[in-house]
Amino acid sequence: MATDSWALCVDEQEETCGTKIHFCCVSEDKAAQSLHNKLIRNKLVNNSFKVEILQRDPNSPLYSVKTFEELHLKPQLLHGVYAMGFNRPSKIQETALPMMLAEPPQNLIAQSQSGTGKTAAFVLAMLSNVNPDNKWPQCLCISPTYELALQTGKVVEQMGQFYPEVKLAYAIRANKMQKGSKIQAQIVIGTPGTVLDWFNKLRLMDPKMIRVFVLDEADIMIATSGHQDQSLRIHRMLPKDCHMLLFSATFEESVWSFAERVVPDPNIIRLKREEETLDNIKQYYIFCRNKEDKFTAVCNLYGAMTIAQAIIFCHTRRIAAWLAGQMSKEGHQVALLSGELAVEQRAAVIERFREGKEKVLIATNVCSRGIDVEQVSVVINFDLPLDKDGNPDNETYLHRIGRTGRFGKRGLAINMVENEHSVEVLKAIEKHFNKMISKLDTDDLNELEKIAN
Ligand SMILES: Nc1ncnc2c1ncn2[C@@H]1O[C@H](COP(=O)(O)OP(=O)(O)OP(=O)(O)O)[C@@H](O)[C@H]1O
Repeated sequence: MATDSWALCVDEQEETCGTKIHFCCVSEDKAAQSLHNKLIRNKLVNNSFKVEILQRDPNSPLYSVKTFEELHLKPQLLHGVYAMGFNRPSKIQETALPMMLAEPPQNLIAQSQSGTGKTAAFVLAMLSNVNPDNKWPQCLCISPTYELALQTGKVVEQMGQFYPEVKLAYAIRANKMQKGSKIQAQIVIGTPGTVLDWFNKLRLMDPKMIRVFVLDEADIMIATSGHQDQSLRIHRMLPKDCHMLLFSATFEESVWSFAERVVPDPNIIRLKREEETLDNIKQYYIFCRNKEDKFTAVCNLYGAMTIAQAIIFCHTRRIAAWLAGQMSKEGHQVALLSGELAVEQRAAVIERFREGKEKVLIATNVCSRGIDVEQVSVVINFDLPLDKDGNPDNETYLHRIGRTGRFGKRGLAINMVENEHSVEVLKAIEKHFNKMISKLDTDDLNELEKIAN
């Protein structure tokens, strides 16, 4: 039985399978999603971005750097940055780092999608701002879950590998501490509840000595019950002149009002991803009678053209597992991204697929968010994406097959429709994007092959 909420969603999907409408799960676990993103990513996301900067004082000059040298980092830290393989600052780091390292430091609210270099940026700011001679916590970073806290800690350890005088402590439940002992580490990373305990109940550290406060993953933090209040309580205990930094992958109204309460007089940086479009995508549909028929159509496609790598989206775990079995029997190397897998296992499946160890990735929708589809030019919608009410889910459709339109990268999307409802869904998607979805014609196969490889 699935234990995490993400996997439970897929189970729910399973149960609704066979009813007239297949429901698509929306209540995915944000923290698990974020962890998943971190685990599968080992480099910056490869998109183009537009940067929006709102300065607290619009008259002060805006510095942005193109190299890490320009930041005048401590040599040990510069060494650490290069040892991590970073050659130059990422887009968000170009402006965020000079603000965070300025004298006096400037408060910052930064929003950009996962994988754009936020964690690396604030870790560098924390490491730059501690005094290793002082044996008490000076920088505090709070994260929504202990797994996320550990991931941030790993970055501190890597970046600070040549700065061993700086120590790190994890304020997480598993780290049992005796009342009255004193934390000597200069950097503390933890979850809000345990941080509060360390301040109040156990008195392991003094909030008034904190000089840099980082609130990471603010959107997940406020979506987690109790964390918003706890974060605000921590915030109230800190010195008024504490340097406040808040990061978030998304920025809906609730995050914004929370951010304004936590970060006074902020500079704001937002990185907007270049819009995905369907401009370079050839979209087709194939009409089938049932899932067996769809499977035959997939086999026919593979028989008629060479497909380097494809992702096939199914609506339920049951169909995905069935299709994976059928395709394996046909001799395909198939990876299955299924809801019952733990986050780490999902990350491993995606990583193997990325490395080309499997040629076909079959995924249900709930498992697919972390997949960087840009590397794969063929996407097959074995089932069309539906929202929880069974209506066409245009956003997911775009997410599955969209491209950011750079380098003229082309893509191929093949949609399987099997009944009146799915034909209606297809028509609605076609209308929404105002882009034709043509019936697949075998005459097109030569052209398709060029796109697919
Ligand atoms: N300047 C850089 N040059 C090259 N790689 C970088 C740079 N900054 C960060 N990275 C790498 O890019 C990946 C994403 O960075 P980071 O984790 O800091 O992003 P993020 O925005 O915090 O995303 P997430 O919230 O998912 O962790 C990591 O593997 C990190 O090591």
